[in-house]
Amino acid sequence: MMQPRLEIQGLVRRFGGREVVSDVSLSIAAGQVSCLLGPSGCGKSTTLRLIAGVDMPDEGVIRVDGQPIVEGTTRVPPERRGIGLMFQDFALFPHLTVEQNVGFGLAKAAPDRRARIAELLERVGMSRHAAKHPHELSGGEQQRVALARALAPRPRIMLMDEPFSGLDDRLRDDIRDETLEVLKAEGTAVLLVTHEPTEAMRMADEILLMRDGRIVQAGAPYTIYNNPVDLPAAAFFSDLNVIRGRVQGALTETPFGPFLVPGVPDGTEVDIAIRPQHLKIDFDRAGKGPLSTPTHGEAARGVVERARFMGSESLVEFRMDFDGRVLKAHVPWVFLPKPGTPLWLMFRRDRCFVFPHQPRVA
Ligand SMILES: Nc1ncnc2c1ncn2[C@@H]1O[C@H](COP(=O)(O)OP(=O)(O)OP(=O)(O)O)[C@@H](O)[C@H]1O
Repeated sequence: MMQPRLEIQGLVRRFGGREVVSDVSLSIAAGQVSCLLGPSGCGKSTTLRLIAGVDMPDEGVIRVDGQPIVEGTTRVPPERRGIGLMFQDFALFPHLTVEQNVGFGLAKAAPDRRARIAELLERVGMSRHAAKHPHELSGGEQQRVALARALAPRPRIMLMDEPFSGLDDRLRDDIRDETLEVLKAEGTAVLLVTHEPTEAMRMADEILLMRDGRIVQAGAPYTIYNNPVDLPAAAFFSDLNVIRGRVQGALTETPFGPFLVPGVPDGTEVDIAIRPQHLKIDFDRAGKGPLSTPTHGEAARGVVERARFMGSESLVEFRMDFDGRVLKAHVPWVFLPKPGTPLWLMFRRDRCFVFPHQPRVA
């Protein structure tokens, strides 16, 4: 296996006795983008600051290309870590031109200085703005310059903290994709912090899901989305429909028929969770629903409470006959049944997640 560019083991940071970063370990290869994803306050920015060297961990090891930058008494100062930073308040130097901003981190006498600046301006599509000042640029253009500036000294690692949150939605998608292209072309190892699942899914080769200072799950976006480690991990990515049941003889009886839950002791309460797009809707036939099938189990009846068109999909909310609770279904494109319409819901057994019930983590 190739040596990781960035490797972290057992990182701990405490503030006033409270552990804000708990035993965080990760590794990122050159050219790989990893996203630290988690709710506000879970310790993402603190982790980034420890790697950047603007804060010191209480425990743990940080290595870059196998060389310790934090280990035992070793503390390599921030400017010698080979790490580029791009934060939300990236502020370009207002009195410098675009070109001068990009060249800021490069030695004046470096022989390839001009070529490097030109190369990066080209790469981020800003060559024709080289002589302008930041106030003459749009937010997106400023962002491109900030990226070029951060990449100019060829950092081995790039740390990005919510770098796109100042941009409006449409622009953000474009800038994200462009940024990704540039970072891949440069072969930098990237650790990006975000609290937005869509941003992580769009950018990351690997998502590191963080909660209460810990990485609770790491994996490719597909894996994290489709094999969440627990209910909060599943709920972080979309609305969830949750049905509670109690296991008896490896089965849980529900209004949608029995669910197989092998290996779970009798009497255990389980949460069966299903994402809204995996609910299947069928019509009411004189008070009867569709026949049960092995893949979808039994149908349960609900009454449409409201339906809304969301653009690429419709969101339909049902009040279920069995317990009066609301379940949410996403249907591709347009499906807008009138409130009060009785319909039947089923869901695919292989698309739902079953977890032992736990009182919600605060
Ligand atoms: N210097 C500090 N002194 C005391 N507590 C701190 C300090 N820095 C951060 N914290 C606390 O550590 C916790 C984690 O903060 P951190 O900024 O890392 O979270 P985050 O996941 O990046 O959140 P956000 O997305 O809101 O920036 C918070 O509860 C914060 O109040």
